[in-house]
Amino acid sequence: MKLLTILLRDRGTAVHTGKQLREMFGEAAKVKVVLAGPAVTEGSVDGDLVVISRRMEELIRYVRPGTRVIVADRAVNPDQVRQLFVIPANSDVLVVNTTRELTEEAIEQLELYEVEGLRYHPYYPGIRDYRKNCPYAITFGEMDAVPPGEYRSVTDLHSRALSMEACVLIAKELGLYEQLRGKLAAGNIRPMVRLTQDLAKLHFKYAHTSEDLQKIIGLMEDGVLVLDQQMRPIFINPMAEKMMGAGAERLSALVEQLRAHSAEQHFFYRAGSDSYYVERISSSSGRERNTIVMLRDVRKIERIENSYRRALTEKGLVASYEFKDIIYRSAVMEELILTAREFARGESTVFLHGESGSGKELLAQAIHNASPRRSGAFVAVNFASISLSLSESELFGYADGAFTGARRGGRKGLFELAHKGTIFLDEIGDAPLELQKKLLRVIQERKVLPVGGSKLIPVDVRIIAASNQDMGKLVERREFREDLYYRLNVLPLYLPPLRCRREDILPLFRRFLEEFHVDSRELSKQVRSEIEGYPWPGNVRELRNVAEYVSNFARFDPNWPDRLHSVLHPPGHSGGARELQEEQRTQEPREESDDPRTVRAVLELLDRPPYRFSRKELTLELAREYGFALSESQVKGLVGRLKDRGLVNAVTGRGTFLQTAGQELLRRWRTQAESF
Ligand SMILES: Nc1ncnc2c1ncn2[C@@H]1O[C@H](COP(=O)(O)OP(=O)(O)OP(=O)(O)O)[C@@H](O)[C@H]1O
Repeated sequence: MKLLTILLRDRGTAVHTGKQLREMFGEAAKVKVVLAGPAVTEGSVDGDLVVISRRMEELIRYVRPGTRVIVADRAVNPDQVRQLFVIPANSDVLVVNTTRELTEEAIEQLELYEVEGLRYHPYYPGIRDYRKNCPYAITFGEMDAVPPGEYRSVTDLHSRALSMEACVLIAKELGLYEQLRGKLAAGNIRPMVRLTQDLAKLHFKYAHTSEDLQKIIGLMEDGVLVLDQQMRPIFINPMAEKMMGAGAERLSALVEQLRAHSAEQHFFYRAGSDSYYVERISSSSGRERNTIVMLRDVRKIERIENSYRRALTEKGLVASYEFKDIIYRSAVMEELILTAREFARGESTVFLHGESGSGKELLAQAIHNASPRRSGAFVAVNFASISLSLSESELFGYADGAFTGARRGGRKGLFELAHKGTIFLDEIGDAPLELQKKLLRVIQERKVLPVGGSKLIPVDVRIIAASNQDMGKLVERREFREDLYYRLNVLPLYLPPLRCRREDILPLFRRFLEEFHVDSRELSKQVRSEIEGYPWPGNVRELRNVAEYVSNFARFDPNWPDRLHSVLHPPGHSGGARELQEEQRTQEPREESDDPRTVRAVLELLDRPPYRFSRKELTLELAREYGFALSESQVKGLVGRLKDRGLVNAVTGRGTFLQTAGQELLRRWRTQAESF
């Protein structure tokens, strides 16, 4: 048996070439691989034939003199060449190998394949200057040698094998050509057959896909056009044909518009009485830069939008108020609305501060409707009324099987329902601490984790928060997380109470009377001073309620102004107009039934830790601290009246706590250093 020796320097190539030669000559010759290096003595390598790779001719010094030697070419493995086809035409490709010779040889061979428009640039360790920022790199089993860079892909074509010509030459030299001719020929064409087979399969698949695609595009209700680089149509689907009509005018007008709007991806195009929304997509595959144009009938978009809005309305997820619905005449409101309109354009979180009934939700809706998210949902969540045990699942939804009785398939939470829209977190100051932690995470990550679920769901929502409490105080008392407050209070807006913008009272009252079908043009002086003088502790909501109440008899009772007076000043209940004037003058409330000292004692008590008192605790503390012996039911009555005046709030099960107006009154009392 003949001995075929292959002499190499590189281990990877040695393994690879040894395998190739054994497959080819294994039965006819013994294949021996020798790795040149310090362990091999010069002039010692022998065999019936010694094979040395091209560009490694200097290894000949290891061969015993007199031995037959051939220098063989290497070639890129034809099976691997197909990997080059996925690199886009006209790309710069870094070709990486371990030495300059190997790299240059590889480039020579790659060029022989004539893969369309690829530009090869050499790289090997130690090269002084090389082409940086190549988007693609190719290597031959030397991934470690690829220099760092931002490549779109790095292709490993593995070690190059001996070329078929080299194999034929070896066979001839060993006198085995006749014996191995068939095998050699097959080896030569096998990769080509494989490549052709793969291409045929691909073509078959593509033909099917393309047929399916054509069918889909044909059935599409949008117009689709493909234009070549010269803006000539090369494809037009039936809907686009219909939209463009019989003549060529519409099409050429569209092309003109595409040229005029060359920098825009979307624009509107009018053709007769029809309007289209045009979307341009540039296709950069292949050498041609075609333009794909999608045409959508504007009426259809409107129809879809309307039905979407209808669906949202049915679910109650729509904001009905706009800025134009906000009634005001005061300069302070004018300024506030201007700022709010500015805020509406952005994406940052807005925080609305203001007493109960001052119009926070109305303003939140107006902001949403003036924002780019106006076609999305507006979801309002009231933290004062959301039940504590359910709040997490209401907000974040729950996963399928999260708990017994959970609906199959789970349920979306309010955050998810607000996706692409706005979520209004009303009375956020009432959110329990545990929930605040979760809210903070959602706000930071913009992802929700449904109860019982393991997958975070991304949500794209704008947040508007609101509170009628003094948030600074809540933070100070550690009832509200500071980090969450800062995350929410990005764009703050302060809605003044109605009593601080008296110019707004009359226009609002007129509007509400109109709403309840009462002619409001001729309001007597008595009525005007009555409503303008009242402190409106319940703000606009209270004003609206009074207007509704009055409307029930105003149409047939000419004496309704008297009734108005008695509704604003019920017997045994104070806080009315005259009292208010008095109060403003003395800066101290006059309650007919409530001793101001008791009122102040209650307010003082509520301004200390724990800041929330049950009725029982209030009764005890009033007696202990101030010596007021009141019964629990008397305290209940007192708290109720203070609540009506907007000084405190009392929530069943959560106790009584101060409102901004109460804090304000206390502050005034304290600055006057008035003893009582
Ligand atoms: N400037 C205004 N113009 C017209 N209507 C108003 C105005 N301000 C408030 N309203 C009306 O007053 C009522 C109360 O307003 P809204 O619910 O927005 O108050 P709020 O501050 O959110 O109250 P709460 O803190 O109790 O939730 C609503 O019917 C609202 O439409």
